[in-house]
Amino acid sequence: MEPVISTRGLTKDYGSVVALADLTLDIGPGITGLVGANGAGKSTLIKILLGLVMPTSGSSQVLGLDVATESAEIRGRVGYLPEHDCLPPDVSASDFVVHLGMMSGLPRVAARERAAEVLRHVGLAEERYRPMGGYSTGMKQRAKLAQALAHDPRLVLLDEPTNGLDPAARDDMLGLVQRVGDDFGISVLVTSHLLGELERVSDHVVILDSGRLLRSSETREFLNATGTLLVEVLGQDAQARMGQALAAAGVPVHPRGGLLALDPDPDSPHDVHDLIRDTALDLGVGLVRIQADHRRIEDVFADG
Ligand SMILES: Nc1ncnc2c1ncn2[C@@H]1O[C@H](COP(=O)(O)OP(=O)(O)OP(=O)(O)O)[C@@H](O)[C@H]1O
Repeated sequence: MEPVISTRGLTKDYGSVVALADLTLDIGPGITGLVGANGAGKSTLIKILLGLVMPTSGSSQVLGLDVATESAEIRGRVGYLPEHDCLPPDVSASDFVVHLGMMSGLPRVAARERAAEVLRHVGLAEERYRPMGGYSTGMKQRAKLAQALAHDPRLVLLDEPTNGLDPAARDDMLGLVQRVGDDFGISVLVTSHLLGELERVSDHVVILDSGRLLRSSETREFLNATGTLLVEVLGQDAQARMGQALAAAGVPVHPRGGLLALDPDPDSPHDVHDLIRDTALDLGVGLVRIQADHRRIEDVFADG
């Protein structure tokens, strides 16, 4: 599949600081998470791809266009959510998104329709006529996402869209990012310094470390099954009674949050799924789910 982003030997020095070091990378369609600690070079890469910052050396292409010579065309086809606050406080989200749509070449009526659609998509339909200065951080991030979508781009570059959000708002934003990719069919490059939060939404993960490529792989390649089963049960004392019964049947089991984590002997001739079901039935306990435990990306890195 043709890459939506490719870089070859991309290097950026700011004086003695090396922000990107000989970065060669291909990113395909879909949702890609770009992860790295603060200062790893994520924002620098995005700004180079948009033609806003010149690289010291190396080359890059976006949607098959050359960043060095076709950056205006690229900006016409790519949406950008900048990391820092960029919203004029006295302007409503509606006026802002309509204005950006028109600047990208949409006629006024089409820009209005598009603005209403994207603001509804990000959950700002009700508040869209209010000045953005009075918005919460979550609403501001959603307005920034809406403006990135104003001109119907093929690719969006989202620089830390969850920055400054509480856990619930973070979840909402990640859900929106996923819908941009899955429902709108727009390719997404989304950055975060939190590895764990991107595994949920991204098909592919790229990890930068001090401007260098540490790893680029399919998200599922990071997530290895452990053999542990997680069981959720319903009812009073159900977890404790279920745990005792399974332990008595010889299955190593311990509570993990609201779940029971089982480590069945892989060589056992008995099917542990049958045992779980039969035990729940005997105890009159409601069985909500049995699922394989997947290691999280962060665990893989914690292991070194
Ligand atoms: N305009 C600039 N002048 C000098 N140094 C810069 C400039 N912009 C970035 N840097 C430096 O380049 C390195 C990479 O910065 P960059 O902003 O790309 O990283 P990042 O991964 O996006 O981190 P963050 O999430 O903190 O923004 C950092 O050491 C940063 O201090």
